[in-house]
Amino acid sequence: MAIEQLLILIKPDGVKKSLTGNILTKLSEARMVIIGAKAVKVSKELAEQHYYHLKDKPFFGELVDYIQGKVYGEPWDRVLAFVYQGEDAIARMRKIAGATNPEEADPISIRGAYGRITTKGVYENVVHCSSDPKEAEREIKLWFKPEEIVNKIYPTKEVTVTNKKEVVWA
Ligand SMILES: Nc1ncnc2c1ncn2[C@@H]1O[C@H](COP(=O)(O)OP(=O)(O)OP(=O)(O)O)[C@@H](O)[C@H]1O
Repeated sequence: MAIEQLLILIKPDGVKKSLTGNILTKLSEARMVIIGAKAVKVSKELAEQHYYHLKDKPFFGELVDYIQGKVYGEPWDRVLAFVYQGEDAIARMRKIAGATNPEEADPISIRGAYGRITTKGVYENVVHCSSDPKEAEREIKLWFKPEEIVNKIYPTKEVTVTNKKEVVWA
């Protein structure tokens, strides 16, 4: 079986409900290795790019607000982003995550156990899980810089950037 990488997000509802530990414990059953991890305040642009395939859906606006954690506000308006790697990683992690609709998800899965449908009809399903290797590569490159991932998983190139301001520790 192929070694795959995928993006996992603990969405703002998972962060607010203090489910990070439970989710990571459940995901660890698949025996994958974490090769990237960080907390992210999601910009509107990043949210729209991540969910570009749903831009024509009636719930798109609510979905973008949801992944940005707008309904929760400070300090819950963030996601925890992880890159996992392992054999057959995508199918195995998606099984543990459960079906997109939390009402239809296996009750033992993360979404079945912790997800809900809001009164506005948004599936608050606690985690995001890449759906296939192509989509995983697109998402990993969208959320992470090469130096934020400890393994070399995709080709990189060196570029010289001039006149670029950078924030460093004072
Ligand atoms: N019919 C729907 N009604 C409301 N929200 C939905 C609906 N379908 C999807 N969503 C929301 O949009 C997100 C992305 O949907 P997508 O179809 O890409 O499913 P997914 O790949 O299982 O989910 P994710 O991308 O978050 O892992 C879902 O996780 C959910 O939060």
